[in-house]
Amino acid sequence: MTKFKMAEAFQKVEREGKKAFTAYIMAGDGGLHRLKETILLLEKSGVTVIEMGIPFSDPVADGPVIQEAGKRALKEKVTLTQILEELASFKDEISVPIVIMTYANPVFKVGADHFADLCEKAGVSGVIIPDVPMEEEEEFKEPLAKRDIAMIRFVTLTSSDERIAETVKDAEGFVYAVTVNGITGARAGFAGDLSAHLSRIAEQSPVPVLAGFGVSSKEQAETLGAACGGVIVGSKIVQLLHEGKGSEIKQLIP
Ligand SMILES: O=P(O)(O)OC[C@@H](O)[C@@H](O)c1c[nH]c2ccccc12
Repeated sequence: MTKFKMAEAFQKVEREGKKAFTAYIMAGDGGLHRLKETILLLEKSGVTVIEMGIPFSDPVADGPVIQEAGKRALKEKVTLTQILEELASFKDEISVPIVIMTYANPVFKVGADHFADLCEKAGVSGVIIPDVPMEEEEEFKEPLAKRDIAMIRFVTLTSSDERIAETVKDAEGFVYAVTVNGITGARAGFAGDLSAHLSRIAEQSPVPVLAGFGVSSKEQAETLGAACGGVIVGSKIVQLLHEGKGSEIKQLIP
């Protein structure tokens, strides 16, 4: 599918006067056999991009809801390779772009080049590796770039202006703007100057800036999305899917 497919999806929402909505799921939660139906449900619900998490034993940035989902998925004994092979088996039946979110360790285990190969065969558009800072991204990025797969970068609330400028300069796919200090999971509210922070980043970025961490309602998605390219929702979606309430996901999309 490549990063161009993701760019097209962003252009489409823009043409429609809407904002991007990225849904995070934990692959293997509920069993790997459920992956396809979950992706199709999200596609039907109208999400722009799916961020697919790979279960990992030491998920440092994950909040409690995502951690629990990761534990459930690990119990199913699914591996990075199995997940990407499963995705490859039905990639022609889905049209929503997929971004893989994994930590550095599982990638090292299979090798960065082989990982990129598996991603290509699975039709993946982008990759997020939150424990790899920009300074160390090259060995992951190079094999992905050869296959037109984007390596997504983060900016945080504590990033300096210089850091933000450097991060967005040649950013690929989208920029992940972290909206809170800490781990993933629902929050009651955000800093008062968050929207200003997001628009400042969005003004400089050649690719959409998506706000994520703590977004769990349509209202929050609307408010934050108004300041940038859209939002990423994780814990709320993982929770709804786990509770068998996947049909409510469409109500989160502005
Ligand atoms: O769950 P939240 O608060 O809606 O945030 C999205 C987040 O879960 C998802 O993007 C994600 C899951 N694990 C991560 C690790 C690092 C960065 C981001 C993530």
